[in-house]
Amino acid sequence: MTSQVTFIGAGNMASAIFGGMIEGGYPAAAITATGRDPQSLDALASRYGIQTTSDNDVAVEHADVVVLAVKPQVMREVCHELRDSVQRQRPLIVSVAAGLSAETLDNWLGGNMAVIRCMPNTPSLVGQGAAGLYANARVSEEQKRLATSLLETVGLVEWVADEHLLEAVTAVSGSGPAYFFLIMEALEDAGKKLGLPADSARRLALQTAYGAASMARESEFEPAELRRRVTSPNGTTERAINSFEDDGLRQLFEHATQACATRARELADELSRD
Ligand SMILES: NC(=O)C1=CN([C@@H]2O[C@H](COP(=O)(O)OP(=O)(O)OC[C@H]3O[C@@H](n4cnc5c(N)ncnc54)[C@H](O)[C@@H]3O)[C@@H](O)[C@H]2O)C=CC1
Ligand SMILES: O=C(O)[C@@H]1CCC=N1
Repeated sequence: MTSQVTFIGAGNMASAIFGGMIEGGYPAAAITATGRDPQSLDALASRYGIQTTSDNDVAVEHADVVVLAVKPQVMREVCHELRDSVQRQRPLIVSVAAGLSAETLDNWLGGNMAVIRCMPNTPSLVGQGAAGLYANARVSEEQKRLATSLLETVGLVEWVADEHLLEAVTAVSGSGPAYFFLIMEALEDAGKKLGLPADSARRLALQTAYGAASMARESEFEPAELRRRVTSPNGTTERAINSFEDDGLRQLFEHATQACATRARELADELSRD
């Protein structure tokens, strides 16, 4: 039987996930989403055919799975509001919020809940997401399979055994799309500086990013080998790669991902304080 899935919060991340689920064949009639802005809820209802309401309590009434997809800063208030209804209904809770631990969420929801923490990313909207998942001890194997099958409709699912590893998942894939968008912006700008027309520079940069990612995913060779195969001895790519290495590209990624993981920990500390 199709599980009833309710999204509390219908912003960027929630709509990327339910949009991707529906695109992948999940019945829209089994999806409900709540939010603060009635106009954008109406727009989502007519675009996707999902049910929408601004009443969180009503939305969880018949839910098998409740996806918490509000900003971390409003999560405590939302959990307190939902506490009575989730304690009655006992749905599987899936939180996509950065930082907030399963224990904190469980406490805010009144305790003894099956909680999965998920760190997804926005390419879910086009079925190309990458999500890290962690389950607390109350989550059954069947519930894990359910969460896996729901999220696999929008991309890759990786379970982690240690909750702290979600900080690393956030640093690699949760925030990761932004790094690749930044690289696309930078490559496009660099192409313009070299004289290409703006639209041409954008098309070339985007198609190159897409082509490289598709090739890396499909190839039997690892990215380092694919890179070597582009790099002719004493050729043009070698100059560019040497320039990146000399300018410390790898350290830049190390620093940025450490900063990201640190911020995930800080968020957890800030938000779980009473
Ligand atoms: N945007 C991203 O790339 C990613 C976001 N996340 C997580 O997803 C969560 C949501 O982020 P976004 O979608 O980017 O934010 P957003 O601001 O786009 O969406 C938040 C949604 O929550 C709704 N909302 C606010 N207060 C509410 C309440 N009391 N009851 C019901 N709905 C309420 C808003 O109307 C809006 O629909 C965050 O916790 C974030 O950490 C996780 C991974 C990636
Ligand atoms: O920037 C953020 O805090 C959220 C979590 C991961 C991606 N976006």
